[in-house]
Amino acid sequence: MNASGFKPALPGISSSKSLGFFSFSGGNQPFDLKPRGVCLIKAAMEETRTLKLDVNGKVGDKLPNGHAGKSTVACALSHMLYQRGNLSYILDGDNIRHGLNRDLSFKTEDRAENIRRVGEVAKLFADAGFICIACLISPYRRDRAECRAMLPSEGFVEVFMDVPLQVCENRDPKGLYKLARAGKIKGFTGIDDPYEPPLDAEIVLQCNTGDCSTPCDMAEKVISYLEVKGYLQA
Ligand SMILES: Nc1ncnc2c1ncn2[C@@H]1O[C@H](COP(=O)(O)OS(=O)(=O)O)[C@@H](OP(=O)(O)O)[C@H]1O
Ligand SMILES: Nc1ncnc2c1ncn2[C@@H]1O[C@H](COP(=O)(O)OP(=O)(O)O)[C@@H](O)[C@H]1O
Repeated sequence: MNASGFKPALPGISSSKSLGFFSFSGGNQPFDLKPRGVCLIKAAMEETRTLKLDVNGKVGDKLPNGHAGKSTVACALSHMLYQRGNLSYILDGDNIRHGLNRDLSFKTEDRAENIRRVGEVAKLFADAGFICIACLISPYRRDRAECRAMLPSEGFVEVFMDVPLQVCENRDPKGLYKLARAGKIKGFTGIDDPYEPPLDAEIVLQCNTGDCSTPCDMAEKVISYLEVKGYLQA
């Protein structure tokens, strides 16, 4: 039980990322990586959930096509967890900012509130027995520390996606870096807003220019960590 008296049944997982993106080296992925839209992610999440919850349904050995994009690693991780019999749910900042957090901007205080709310929702999911995968930039150490403190000891696993700005900028699927560079978006993380890399992340997923693990390899690394630490049911 933590300070707020809340006792989740399963640990929550938070994923922070350096600048929000990571590199995909292409090739032998078990699913198509296509540009993500909110609806695609939502559909993918619903499809995954259906697979998880439909005891009579057949579970394929591939992730559903047509999702990918934003939390590519999160989707791969969620699928791998499912294959191991663990329920998970992805809380994706990009999506949540269209609903629950649509009133929030990217000002420092609103980013803090964004993360706080996601942490609270993650607690609820965790209490329902889900492993919650939160995909946020969450650029400030203080906000991440507060989110960690919300969850019981060892209930928060921070995954740092250590990706050079250049790699992020080269991807730029939504053209936001370009707009930020042109001064058309102010306060853009990595351009004119800070990112504070974690000092104590449980997991670091590194991606260098021209040398980046595949999303599945990254997700495997998270799975290995969770297995070793005893988070996953047999
Ligand atoms: N000013 C600014 N700074 C950073 N990011 C911006 C900004 N404006 C819009 N976006 C898009 O919003 C996505 C990040 O949302 P998050 O909720 O994860 O951000 S935060 O945790 O509150 O910092 C992020 O999407 P992803 O890259 O898919 O994560 C950005 O594309
Ligand atoms: N491992 C990866 N390496 C390179 N590109 C990737 C990788 N994963 C996703 N992408 C592509 O990069 C862009 C951003 O990926 P995404 O998963 O949406 O990142 P984020 O959730 O951090 O915004 C998308 O166009 C996606 O197709």
